[in-house]
Amino acid sequence: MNILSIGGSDPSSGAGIQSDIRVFSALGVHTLTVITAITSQNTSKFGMVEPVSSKILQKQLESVFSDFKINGVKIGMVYNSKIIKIIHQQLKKLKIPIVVDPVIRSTTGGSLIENNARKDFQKYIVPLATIITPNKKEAELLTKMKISTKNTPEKVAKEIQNMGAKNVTITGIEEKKKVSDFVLEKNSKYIISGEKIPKINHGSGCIHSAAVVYSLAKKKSIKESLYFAKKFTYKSIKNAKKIGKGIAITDIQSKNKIEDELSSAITKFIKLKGIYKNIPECQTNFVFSKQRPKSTKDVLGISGRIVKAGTNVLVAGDLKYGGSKHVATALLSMNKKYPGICSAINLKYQSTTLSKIKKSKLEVSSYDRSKEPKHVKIKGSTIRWGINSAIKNSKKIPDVIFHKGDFGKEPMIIVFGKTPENVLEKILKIKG
Ligand SMILES: Cc1ncc(COP(=O)(O)OP(=O)(O)O)c(N)n1
Ligand SMILES: Cc1nc(C(=O)O)sc1CCOP(=O)(O)O
Repeated sequence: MNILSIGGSDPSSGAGIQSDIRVFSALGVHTLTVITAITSQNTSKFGMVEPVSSKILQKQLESVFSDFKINGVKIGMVYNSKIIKIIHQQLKKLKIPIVVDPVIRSTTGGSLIENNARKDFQKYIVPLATIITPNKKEAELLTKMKISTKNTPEKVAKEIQNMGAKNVTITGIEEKKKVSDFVLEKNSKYIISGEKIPKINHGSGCIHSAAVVYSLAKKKSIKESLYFAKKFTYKSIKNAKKIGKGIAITDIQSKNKIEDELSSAITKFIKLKGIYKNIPECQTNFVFSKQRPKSTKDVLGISGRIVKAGTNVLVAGDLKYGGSKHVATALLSMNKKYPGICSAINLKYQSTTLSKIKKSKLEVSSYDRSKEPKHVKIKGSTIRWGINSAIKNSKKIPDVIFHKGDFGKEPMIIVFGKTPENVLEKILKIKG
């Protein structure tokens, strides 16, 4: 599937074309781009805008339309009347979903459209919209109406619909603890309510409109698409990261976030100085589960474990769901009791490590394999029984659980954490 994003370049990648590429890539869709303007902006301030020439705009549009099947279009920053008219000309006959995000001012105060182009925006861009997605401020600027008890969101949305947009959503209408989006479809109106996150961020409007066009291109209804976009945007605001010196940038959860996080932690783990001393005879697995895992198939692990070769430590396989049995089983028992714990690793049991654990502020618990009931042994559920016993022996969430082995069974330490990175932090306190 290909989605075309028409808009401005934002060097911080928080908004504009770069943000759309992040969203569509995370959703597994190819992004085509037509750049209307180059901006200089970051998380603190907005600098200047240089709109592209009519010629290169036209050429970009021709390049994508002559080559690709396009499943949906998102229009963001369009800056001036020349740009607006060229886009209108090229898109007016299209029969695919078009989402218009009427960006007027950035959160950092920059002007994203020339004042004298606003009329042409209404005349040429708004009527292209399958749905237009202004936030409250943008809806007010577009209609010159202040949303109030007299000028209700419905009245303002109707005004925008009268400009030619087929459907309208006005996002970010704040109530006490909620943020609502008002929706006006052709024959219906409704409100989508969501939790308010007290976080100023860069790029949430762009993410919302991109998620809407993605869902419409997947042939979902307007309502389904808006619910999807609301959830997607909520998560990206919740995960917003303060990367620069100013406001936080929304963070898109990639479909492969679990793989990315585990893989990055494994790479760091095997490079830790002297870590070979912590690899047991049976080798090591490092796992990370999906939310609410039901079986080891929901737990990502290394199919061939992390192995010791002299003083080197190597990853001897690929990351696979179901790639770990023992460590994944331990994690499942822990996660059942403490759902926030989604990652674990097994390390060699040695007295030096144990004394470091005891000196650290980590919560440690243990179980005695020799006390394992016969019926547990027969059923082969030793690890589940052991972890549950250790959990019962501990008043707090254990960071570390160990056992001292049994006849023919190697003693073991398992370190647990919320994420692989969290597990790594704990390993740093006890390794060597
Ligand atoms: C190039 C460019 N396009 C759009 C915007 C506006 O992005 P938005 O997500 O509406 O939010 P903020 O800028 O207000 O964070 C932009 N800034 N730059
Ligand atoms: C063989 C073995 N036993 C362990 C225990 O904790 O008892 S940890 C371990 C190594 C890792 O195994 P996997 O790849 O199945 O997770």
